[in-house]
Amino acid sequence: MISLNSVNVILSSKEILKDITMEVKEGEVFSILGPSGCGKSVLLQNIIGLMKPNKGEIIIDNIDITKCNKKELNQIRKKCGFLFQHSALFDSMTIEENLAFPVLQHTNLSYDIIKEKINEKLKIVGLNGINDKKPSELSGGMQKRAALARSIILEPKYMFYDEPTTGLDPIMSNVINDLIIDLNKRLNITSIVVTHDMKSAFKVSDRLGLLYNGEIIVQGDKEYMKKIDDPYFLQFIEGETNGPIDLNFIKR
Ligand SMILES: Nc1ncnc2c1ncn2[C@@H]1O[C@H](COP(=O)(O)OP(=O)(O)OP(=O)(O)O)[C@@H](O)[C@H]1O
Repeated sequence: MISLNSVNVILSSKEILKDITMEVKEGEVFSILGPSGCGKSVLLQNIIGLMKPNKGEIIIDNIDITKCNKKELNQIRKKCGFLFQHSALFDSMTIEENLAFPVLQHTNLSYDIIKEKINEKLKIVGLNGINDKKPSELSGGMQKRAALARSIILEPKYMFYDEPTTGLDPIMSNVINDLIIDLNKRLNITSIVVTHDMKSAFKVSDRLGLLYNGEIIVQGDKEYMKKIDDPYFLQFIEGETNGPIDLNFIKR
């Protein structure tokens, strides 16, 4: 389980995250939605321990990571997989070498076992047989799937996705969405997805939270969120407004 209790983050004297409280249950996919600049990346960086909040608790696997030292944080990170917007594969390495890299770094497994793992993960993302290709020989969508295979190579208990569908065409976005759902079901991975892609968020998530100006202004399960059938809500999500947003939809 991942839970945040009253998390506050101040950067350059500005309060970027305000009193964030949320909970992601075991095996659940939780999406954090919100327009550009609302604090999604800062929130994710705090959850994965790249930043420390000024106040509050961030509990992963029953451990408050805000109180962890580097070594303890590394132990928790071993249980986590990350797919970032620009999770670049190493260009000079083949796909197999890319996938082997984290396993060689973190385990003493024999190469036969590592190879088995690589082939298994490539199969999951529908890329079996591309072991010897270089990233430059793959399409953008295939690179994303290869990066996803690499991020699950150590069989994480938790997955963090930062804008997983950004820059992909609708068909490839759907492939990634289906993979997020499949991984969640097949491997029971507890996942957090940070995105401004509402369609994708509604497809992959069990629950969603809307971040606006550093605050989670509404959160709930998919059915509850779907009922917020309000033009302001859509404006908010799609970022189609420049002026202040009427947040009355939350109170209705
Ligand atoms: N290191 C930093 N120092 C000061 N301010 C920062 C820092 N990082 C982010 N911010 C500010 O925090 C706010 C939230 O930024 P953040 O990158 O989290 O937004 P976002 O929701 O991820 O946006 P986008 O979808 O465009 O990536 C912005 O106003 C940004 O300028």
